[in-house]
This record gives sequence, structure tokens and C-alpha cells, in this order.
Amino acid sequence: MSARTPENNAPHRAGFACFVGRPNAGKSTLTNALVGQKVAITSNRPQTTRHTVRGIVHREDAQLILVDTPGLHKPRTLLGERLNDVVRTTWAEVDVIGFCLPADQKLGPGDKFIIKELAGIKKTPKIAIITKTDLVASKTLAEQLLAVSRLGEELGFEWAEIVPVSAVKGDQVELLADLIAPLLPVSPPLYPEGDLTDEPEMVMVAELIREAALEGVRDELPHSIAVVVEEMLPREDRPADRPLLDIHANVYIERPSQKGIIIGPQGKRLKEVGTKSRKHIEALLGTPVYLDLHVKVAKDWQRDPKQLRKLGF
Ligand SMILES: Nc1nc2c(ncn2[C@@H]2O[C@H](COP(=O)(O)OP(=O)(O)OP(=O)(O)O)[C@@H](O)[C@H]2O)c(=O)[nH]1
Repeated sequence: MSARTPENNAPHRAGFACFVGRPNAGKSTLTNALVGQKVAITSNRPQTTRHTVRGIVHREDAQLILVDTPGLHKPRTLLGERLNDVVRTTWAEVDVIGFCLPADQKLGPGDKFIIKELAGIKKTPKIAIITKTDLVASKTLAEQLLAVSRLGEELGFEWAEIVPVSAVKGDQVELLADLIAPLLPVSPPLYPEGDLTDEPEMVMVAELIREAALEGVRDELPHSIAVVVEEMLPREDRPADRPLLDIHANVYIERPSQKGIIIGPQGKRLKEVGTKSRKHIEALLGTPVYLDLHVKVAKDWQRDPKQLRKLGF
């Protein structure tokens, strides 16, 4: 395959970019908007992105592989420490780092903590992305642009670009890809066209179930939920034009007392979780799915290295 695009003879580029920023900054939504399909997990609850999900943007001139990391935060548990390690490892490996700052939130200590860490990664170009621009007036946006530019200066580095975007409205999302592309190394595509992610399907399915399970539950619960897909098998004896994929998954919680919250009265909540996540899974895999969900207690799994490994951390 040639590493040049036909029209302008510019070399083809390919590489990795990751979005960083405080929880809820809009990183997953932006990844999805760039890729054009739901691959990253979005939620209005902080720190729901556990796995490094990659979205792949295929363009004529470049291939952008987006690595979505969990938020960097003060570790309270073994899981927290592992998450921070994952973040730092990712940062050191990518070609471009996009720092996401929501337009509707003041630049706070959390952002400064992250930007300070970024300043230490000298070689990698850093783009400041002001997200959720649809939520603010242009004056607020202008102030935010200025604030982030000044903070870079204070910390002794210059942003390669500063871009305002709205992933929800699709404003400037294409422009962001245009700006990232030239910062990637000259390279032929690294993934076959059509691949949107290389995350194993079972992990993505587990994330979709976890996302549905998190919706509307009490604040202390999110960190206590883990989902493991035990089995994904095509149902036998189905006509070729009516396939069915059987998926068996376990939803793990930490304490027996949390069971009721997840399952709900007469199993109503769990049923809703199943219905909702099944729709997303079917859209992702492009096949009808029978989803079998079980709730299990794995006592204090966040503090137990053995259990963490079993649950995929
Ligand atoms: N209005 C508006 N809301 C947005 C936009 N982008 C994201 N959001 C919302 O902001 C919330 C957080 O978005 P996510 O994409 O999950 O944020 P994240 O940074 O990936 O969050 P973590 O996974 O917790 O680190 C969700 O409720 C999104 O719908 C945007 O462009 N406009």
C-alpha cells in the first residue's frame, strides 16, 4: 500500500492520540463524534471509562487512533492506583495529547494538576480542546481560551493548537481531526479500513452493560460495579438469515446489600439494564443478541489484587 494520498501527494500519516482531562470533560463523547460511532463509553457520571478504548478515524490523508483513558485522580484504592498508572503509560506512548477542558467549567485545581503533569512530557505535541462549547456564550468561551493559553505559558510550554469544539453539535469536530492529522508521524495506515476499534468485543460488551447498570444508581455505587462477559456464542440450529448471539455476563458488586439496588423490585431494574445494554450491543455487533445477566457479590474486589485480575484490571 502506498503511503501517499492520490490528490496532493502529501505523505499519509498514522498515529495515536489520547484525550485527557478531568472526569466528565467530554473525552468519550468527543471520541465517538470523531469516529462517528458509539465505541467509547459515555455517561454523565465521572470516571466510568475503565478500559483504554480505541476509536479509529480513517481519513484519506491520515489514520487517527484514539486512545481514551480514564481520568487521573487521587488514588484511594488499589484500583485507583492502577488507573493512574494506565493513564501515565498511555501519555508517554502517544503522538498527540488532547487536553479537554469543558467550556462551562472554570479552570480548576484538577485541570492544573493534569496540565502540570502534561508539561513534563516535553516531546509530545499538546492540543488544548475546549469542549461543550454549545453550553456557553461566546464571551465565556473567549475567556476560557485565554485562560488555557495563559496557563500553558505559565508552565513554560506552548499548546500546538487551541480548539473549541462541541461533540454533541458536531461543531469543529472535523477541524480537530484536521489539526491532529499533521502532528502524526508519516506512516501507512496501521489498521485495516473499517476497523473502528481493536478493543476485544467481549470487553466492549462488558462496558456497555456496566454503563447501563450505572444509570440512575446511588453515588457510592459506580466504583463497586464490574462486569465480566463469560461467554459469547452463536445459538446453534438457527437459520442462516436469523442468527442469534447468546451472551452470558456477570455483574459484580462488592456487598450483598448492593444487590437490591442493582436488581430492583421484582428484578425490574436488572431487566431494564438488560434491555438497554442489549440494544447497544446489537448495534455494535450488528446481530440480534440474547443477553443473560447475573448479579454476583465479589467481596471488596477493589482491594483484592487476585479479584482485580479476574475482573480484567
Ligand atoms: N452539551 C454538551 N454536553 C456534552 C458534550 N460532550 C459531552 N457532553 C456531556 O458531558 C458528560 C460527560 O461526557 P463524557 O464524554 O462521558 O466525559 P468523559 O470525559 O469521557 O468522562 P469520564 O469517562 O468520566 O472521564 C455527558 O453527560 C455528555 O453527554 C458537548 O459537546 N456538549
